[in-house]
Amino acid sequence: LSTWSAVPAGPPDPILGVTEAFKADKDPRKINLGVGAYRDGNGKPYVLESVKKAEALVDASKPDKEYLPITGLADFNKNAVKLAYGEDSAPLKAGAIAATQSISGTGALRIGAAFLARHYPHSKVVYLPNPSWGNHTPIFRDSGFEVRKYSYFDPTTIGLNFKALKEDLANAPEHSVVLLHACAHNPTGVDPTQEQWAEISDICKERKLFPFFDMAYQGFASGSTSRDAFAVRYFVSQGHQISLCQSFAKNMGLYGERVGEFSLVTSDPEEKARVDSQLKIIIRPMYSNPPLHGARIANTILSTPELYAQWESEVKSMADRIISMREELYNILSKDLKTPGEWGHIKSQIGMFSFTGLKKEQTVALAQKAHVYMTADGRISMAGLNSNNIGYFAESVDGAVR
Ligand SMILES: Cc1[nH+]cc(COP(=O)(O)O)c(CN[C@@H](CCC(=O)O)C(=O)O)c1O
Repeated sequence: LSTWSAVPAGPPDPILGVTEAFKADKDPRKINLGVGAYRDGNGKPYVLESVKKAEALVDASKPDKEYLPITGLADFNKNAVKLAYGEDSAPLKAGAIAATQSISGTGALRIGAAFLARHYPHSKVVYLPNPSWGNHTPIFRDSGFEVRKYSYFDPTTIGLNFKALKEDLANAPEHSVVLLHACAHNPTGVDPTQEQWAEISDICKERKLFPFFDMAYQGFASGSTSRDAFAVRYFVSQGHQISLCQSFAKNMGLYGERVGEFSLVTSDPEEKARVDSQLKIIIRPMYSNPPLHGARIANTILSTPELYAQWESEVKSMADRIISMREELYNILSKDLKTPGEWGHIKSQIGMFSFTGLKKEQTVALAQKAHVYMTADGRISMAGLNSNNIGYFAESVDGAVR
């Protein structure tokens, strides 16, 4: 009897499994709208010009391959935190933000969940928005948290169920951890307004909730890195000691380089030093220290003014291309094809994804009959659309809903 005879076959990942099915499809019309990875107007993965220039500078410096410290490239940590919190952030100026490089956004979430599981002095309950990014649940569950949900999406309005959201947070036990998508909510593309963020901040204060931000799309939502960081900076300005997960996968197109940052606002430099020491104790047995290359590229962009400026304009052009795809898809469905149903949400949603409202069986039919791939919840990565395939996609959706 084999040692592993009791190991069951597990299900494919709801998001990354879509790419596998897409790759297996041989039909030339196939379209992959599953994974949230930017594609250019020709449907190709896009390496930013600023990234190419930064990489050339890194290579030209002939760097060695020595281990990074456990918390990664120190200058990257400094610059990533400055990008998120802003130069005039009070805890930043006070030297009170504990921070570590992470293996992209997922790694930041895992470090954060593990740190809180060990050091958060209250019950280990986390509230995720309903729905949320599929990987949030296993990350927190595998870190020892009880995972609960707070209302977020309203299927009837295909928008934010703000009333229910406020009720759920107001009824959450004191000191619960609340995961907040800082911008470009995944999978719905529905974000609170700045006024609504202010109300959420007040409830978190009243209930002593711990704000755990996931900012995987800074710059990618609105095209402005500062506007997309509004919620994070507002909460910090209101005195919340937040934790923050950053990803440079999408806004710098560094997907496979795995570049991210985890940070946590403390009360002063002495407390930051204690927290940093415990972050190292968690990371060392997890993966010891992070990869060099991506962090060097990202830091070169963040610390070289002309590259930073070029990067910001490239992020804006990616965001703008997605916004133009939203408008075009809305026009084809509502004006040209007059597809049954309401499609305004395709335009009003923000960031990489559109929550189409298509039902699971319709997404299956679209994959099998039209070779159009998306996640089973009807989420599409808008970046997968371009002028060559948007017409075929819209006709396929029209066929699926009639
Ligand atoms: C909200 C959110 N948080 C964290 C991450 C982690 O990304 P990374 O920095 O690469 O570890 C992602 C990626 N989610 C998109 C990419 C594929 C994936 O699921 O992973 C997605 O939802 O398609 C998110 O959408």
